[in-house]
Parts: sequence; structure tokens; C-alpha cells
Amino acid sequence: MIVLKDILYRVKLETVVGNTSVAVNNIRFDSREVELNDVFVAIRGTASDGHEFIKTAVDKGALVVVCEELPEVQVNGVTYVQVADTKKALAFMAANYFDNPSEKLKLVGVTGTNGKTTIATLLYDLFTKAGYKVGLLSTVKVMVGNDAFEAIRTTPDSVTINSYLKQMNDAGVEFCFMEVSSHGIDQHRTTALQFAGGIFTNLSHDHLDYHKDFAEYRDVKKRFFDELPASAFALVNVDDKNGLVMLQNTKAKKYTYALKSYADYKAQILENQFTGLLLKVNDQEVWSKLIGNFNAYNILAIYAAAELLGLETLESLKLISELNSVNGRFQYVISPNEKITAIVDYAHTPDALKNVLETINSIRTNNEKLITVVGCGGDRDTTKRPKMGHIASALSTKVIFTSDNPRTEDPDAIIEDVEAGVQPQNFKKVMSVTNRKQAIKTACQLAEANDIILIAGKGHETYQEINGERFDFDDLKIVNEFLKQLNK
Ligand SMILES: CC(=O)N[C@H]1[C@@H](OP(=O)(O)OP(=O)(O)OC[C@H]2O[C@@H](n3ccc(=O)[nH]c3=O)[C@H](O)[C@@H]2O)O[C@H](CO)[C@@H](O)[C@@H]1O[C@H](C)C(=O)N[C@@H](C)C(=O)N[C@H](CCC(=O)O)C(=O)O
Ligand SMILES: Nc1ncnc2c1ncn2[C@@H]1O[C@H](COP(=O)(O)OP(=O)(O)OP(=O)(O)O)[C@@H](O)[C@H]1O
Ligand SMILES: N[C@H](CCC[C@H](N)C(=O)O)C(=O)O
Ligand SMILES: [Mg+2]
Repeated sequence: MIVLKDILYRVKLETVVGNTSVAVNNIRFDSREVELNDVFVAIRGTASDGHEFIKTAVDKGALVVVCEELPEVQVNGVTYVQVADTKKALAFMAANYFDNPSEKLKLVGVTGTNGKTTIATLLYDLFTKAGYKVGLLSTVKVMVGNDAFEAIRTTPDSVTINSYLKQMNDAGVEFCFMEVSSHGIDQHRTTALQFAGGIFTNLSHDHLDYHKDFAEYRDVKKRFFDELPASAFALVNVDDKNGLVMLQNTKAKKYTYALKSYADYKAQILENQFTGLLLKVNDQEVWSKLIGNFNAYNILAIYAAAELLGLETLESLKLISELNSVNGRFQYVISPNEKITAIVDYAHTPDALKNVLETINSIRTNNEKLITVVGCGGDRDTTKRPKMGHIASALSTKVIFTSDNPRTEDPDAIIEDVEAGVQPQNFKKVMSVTNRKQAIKTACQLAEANDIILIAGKGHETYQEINGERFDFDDLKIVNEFLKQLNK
């Protein structure tokens, strides 16, 4: 039985009307999910204001209402708790409700524009290989030990996070690696969690539809480090110009990693091929099956984090060399006859797309064509579209612009935004095929022996979202089928 006053610990209360000794059922922030004796937390969102649904929630049986503004009409027997910030209150109540599960394992958060899923997943794999029970909260999936769950968000809401962490406690999980998105920090989904460490990957253009400007986006990321406790480590990439900014006000122990700058953890790329990377990490050589410069950063970050968490250095180098690439991140197939390489990658930001294309270009010889299939998601930052159009057309031999997840937008209008970034000298390289499946087919038809096809933007996703509906769609499966069908 959970009593209201026991879950209000650390919540800054302004006014309480009614009894706080009542037994409550679940915590809800969506009136549509409220059941008898639940706590309803009213949250001001972008589309609507949870305060408007207080009456509905009470009618459905909510016993407690947590809000920023008390409703004029108050129902007898219902407890009203007024706080300054309901998102923060929700985070603390959720943590208390599940008995503060983050304190009972070592929780490490990974933030930054690109590389979060890769680093969190590789750390999960590394610690699992080292014999520990591990948890993972990522864009691709949630893992509680060896049990997999579907991921809906990169960083789930605070109730979901704490409920998974509690499951991890019950399963004896010792380490949990989680992605911390800027939306998550901004909406206090990770407030009230006790982190043992934080990792910063890099900062480049994304989500400028949500954050007012780049400075605000950066400051939200920084807030994650500002809130780390002194017992935690803060590990940042100092080749990124915002790396040191993240450390400015943190109480945590500061560590840096870099390929180019002076840092606590250093790596050098000795070889960079299609089969993998040979790195020198703090004077030890390590071979990795992962491909591309950016993965050298990811490997260095996991090596450093593993050491900071107490994993033995030599063991971790040995295990790192066994790690495979993450689902949808530079995953590739080579066709049997014409040896066409088709790469599927989740690059959905200008910087990620540039990195992937540069990596492919640094490995391929001039005789092979690079055919890129790419688009941008609807209902997301529109300013990244022309940038991605420019990058794709400048760095490929041929580009087919297509749909990503159009969501509620007109797919052709999105493609026009992308095409607007193409410079005149690249006009000849570009075509557009709105239907993504047809676009992939066209790429397969155009490809000749030894050519490379890059299909960017959707990576691991197994659906395409059009007008609120999700249809089955898997880039890797589809390209494989066409290559076979066309006998390539
Ligand atoms: C832009 C954004 O982050 N939106 C989040 C936000 O929604 P919102 O502000 O639009 O909420 P709203 O619809 O206005 O509703 C306000 C409140 O009223 C409640 N409500 C609403 C209707 C009703 O009938 N009854 C009711 O109680 C809602 O549950 C909500 O609590 O608050 C909601 C509740 O916490 C989130 O579910 C929602 O995530 C939406 C679904 C979303 O798509 N988020 C994406 C952009 C996101 O968070 N992405 C990042 C990844 C980014 C990255 O790649 O780095 C992630 O971490 O996944
Ligand atoms: N360290 C890195 N630096 C730059 N680009 C990277 C890095 N790691 C991966 N990428 C590129 O970015 C893409 C996305 O990588 P990943 O999924 O790991 O990032 P993420 O931060 O989790 O993204 P999201 O915000 O969507 O959750 C990859 O497919 C790859 O193209
Ligand atoms: N987490 C990112 C993923 C984008 C992936 C891309 N395929 C798209 O749909 O835009 C977002 O929700 O903005
Ligand atoms: Mg991710």
C-alpha cells in the first residue's frame, strides 16, 4: 500500500487541501488513463494544459490532484496538492513511488546530439559480456537483464523510467545505461534520478523546432551535468567545442576524452577500413568491428566509462574488440553477385549524415558510385532539411530524395524543403521518388557492380509513420529483397 505523504518526499509543496495519509493506486499524468484512487498530475504541455482535465480525472476516480493552480471547484474527499512545477513534482513522486530505484544500481546517462544509442548499447553489451546483469533505456529498446521491451521514446517519462529501474532492482541489475535526450532533460523526465555518471558525446544541429535556439539547446544539455552529484563522474568529448561548457558548473568529478585535443582519455586511429577500426587507446592497441571516425569516439567513450565504473582495463579492451555494431547504425549487406554494398544508417541530422558520407567516401575508391537514399521526418525541425539536402548531394555520386516518416505533413512538401539546399553544381545528381520503397528499388536498379548504396534516416525503425498510422517498414529488409529480386 502506498500512502500519499510517503511519495511527497522532496516535492516542494505550496498548498495542501485535504488528507495526505490516503492510500493511492497509480500516478498518472494523462486523464485518459486515470482509474480509481489514482494520483493525477496536471502538466502544461505544448498542445494542451493538463489543468483542463482535472475534472475529468476526478470524475474517473482520481483521489489526489497535483497541480500548479488549484481548481475553483474542489471535490470533497479529494486531496489537492499545489506545487510550483508539476513536471518536477511528477519526477520526485515517481522516484519515491518506486522506492528510489536509481540509488540501488549504478545509473549512467548519455547525452549529446549523436551517438547516445550507440554508446549506451555498447556499454550494455560490454558489461553484459563482462558477466554483470545490466539494464538499458534506449531509442531502440529497453533491456532489463536479458528481457527486452519495446522503446517508445528515447528517454521515457519519469514514471516509466522509475518503473523500469524498479524492475531492474528486482532482477538484480547492477548497472544501467540510459539515453538522456534534450526533451527528457527539459521536461524533467530525469530529475530525481541518482546518476553515477554522465557522458557527453557532441552537440550539433537538431530539435531547433523544440528549443528556441542553439544556445538554449546547449544549456538544456548542460543542465544534466549541473545536476549530477559530487559522487558521479562527468565524462565529456573535448574535441567538441561545447565539451568543456558541459563541465563548467558540475559538482561531479570531471574527465575528458578526445582524438585531437589534450584529454584524460586519448585515442588514435591507426586503420579505418570497411572491416573495422584499429585504434590506439591510451597506448594500447584495440581492434573494433565498428566502422568510421565517429565510432572511434564512441569506443573511446565506452572504454573511459568502463574504467571509471571499475572494469579492468585489459579485460575491457578484449571485450570491446568483440562488440558488434548497433542495430541500424552502419548495418550493411553485400549482394552475392555484383558485390553491391547496401548500408542502413540512422543518420537523421546534418552532422550524422555528413559523418556517415565522409566515412564511406574515405573508404571507397573513385570507381565505385555512392548512391544515397534519404529524406527528413515530418513534424520535426524543418531547418535541418536544406542542410541535409546540401550534404547528401555534395558528398554522393547520386541522391534519391524520398520520404522518412512524413507524420502529418505533405511528403512532397518535405522533399521540396530538402531539395532547396542542393547547390546548382549538384542538380544533375539529384532525383526524387516520394515512395520510400520505390526509392530504394530505384537505387538498387541504378547500382552496378561494387557500388555502395546508403539508406539514411530510419536505421532500426521497423515502421513508417504516415498521418498518425504506422505501417511495417524495414530499410534493411527491403533493400535485401530488391537486391535479390534484381539478381544483383
Ligand atoms: C514535444 C514533446 O516532447 N511532447 C511531450 C509532451 O507533450 P505535450 O507538451 O504536447 O503534451 P500535451 O498533449 O500538450 O498535453 C499536456 C498534458 O495534458 C495531458 N492530457 C492531454 C489530453 C487529455 O485528454 N488528457 C490529459 O491529461 C497530457 O498527458 C499531458 O500530460 O508531454 C507529453 C507527456 O509527458 C509527452 O508524451 C510528449 O512527447 C511527445 C509524444 C513526443 O513526441 N516527444 C518527442 C519529440 C520526444 O520526446 N523525443 C525525444 C527524442 C529526441 C531525440 O531524438 O533526441 C525522446 O526522448 O524520445
Ligand atoms: N559519436 C558520434 N558522432 C557523430 N555522429 C555519430 C556518432 N555516433 C553515431 N553517429 C551517427 O549518428 C547516427 C545516430 O546515432 P545514435 O543512434 O547512436 O545517436 P542518438 O544520439 O542516439 O540519436 P537520437 O537522438 O535519435 O536518439 C548514427 O547512425 C551515425 O550515423
Ligand atoms: N528521435 C528523433 C528520431 C528521428 C528519426 C527520423 N526517422 C524521423 O522520423 O524524423 C525524433 O523523434 O526527432
Ligand atoms: Mg538514440
